[in-house]
Amino acid sequence: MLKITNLQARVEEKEILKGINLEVKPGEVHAIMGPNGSGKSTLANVLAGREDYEVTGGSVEYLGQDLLDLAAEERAREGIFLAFQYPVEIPGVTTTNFMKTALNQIREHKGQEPLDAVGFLKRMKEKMALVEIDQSLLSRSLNEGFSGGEKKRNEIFQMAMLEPKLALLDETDSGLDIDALRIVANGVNALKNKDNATIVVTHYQRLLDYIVPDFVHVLYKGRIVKSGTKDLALELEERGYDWIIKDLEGAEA
Ligand SMILES: Nc1ncnc2c1ncn2[C@@H]1O[C@H](COP(=O)(O)OP(=O)(O)OP(=O)(O)O)[C@@H](O)[C@H]1O
Repeated sequence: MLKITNLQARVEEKEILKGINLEVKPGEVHAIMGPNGSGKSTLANVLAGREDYEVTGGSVEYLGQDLLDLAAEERAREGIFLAFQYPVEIPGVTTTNFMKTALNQIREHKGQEPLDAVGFLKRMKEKMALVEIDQSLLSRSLNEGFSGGEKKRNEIFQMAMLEPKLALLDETDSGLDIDALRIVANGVNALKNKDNATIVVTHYQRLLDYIVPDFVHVLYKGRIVKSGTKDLALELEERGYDWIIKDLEGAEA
């Protein structure tokens, strides 16, 4: 589904990604962990095609296409979804209208008819139930005045509505209370199937108790320096990152 080879990227003249290699197959969940500032959000943003980031080397193949050739909106239409670390507020646009437009654009791209009002409402209701989100939030301007947790839950609601092939969740767990964490994770798990994949950026192993990853990768200074299974996340929780950094520096020396 996704093959990242030696990906390098910079922002504002600063090299951040220094050669990322990662392969994601359909049905898999990958967790990306790592110290602050190591490039996790940058990786998610580069994959989603955000303009502030300049790719300076490497390649990304997504479902047989050159992902780096596609504009951000084309990537979204091709099934890539990024749940932001800091969801943006869009005054004057309700979540409902935003969803209607986004969903119908994707359907049009697939050659499908737009959903009629009944079909749209049915889907809204089904997905609202999945992430236990209140109707009143969806008729307010997108994210405007939402609490941190409400914004994150709304991100997962949008994801549920759009049913992406590749979901990138950037610290979706930060700012969530215990119940919201479980609900959000249940939402992600309910959407999982053999044809889609998820990349979860997180600092905390507790999210991975709910969304169980097939692989865990540690990003450090713009490179994946260690990969393992869920057990690696447990080890990181216990030991931190120092031992990995020391091993790495030892090997380099
Ligand atoms: N627009 C920008 N201008 C300048 N530097 C930036 C910009 N965006 C990111 N950076 C820098 O790039 C580095 C990587 O940032 P990134 O947000 O990808 O890290 P992260 O691993 O997600 O960190 P965290 O765990 O703290 O969220 C940081 O040093 C950050 O300051």
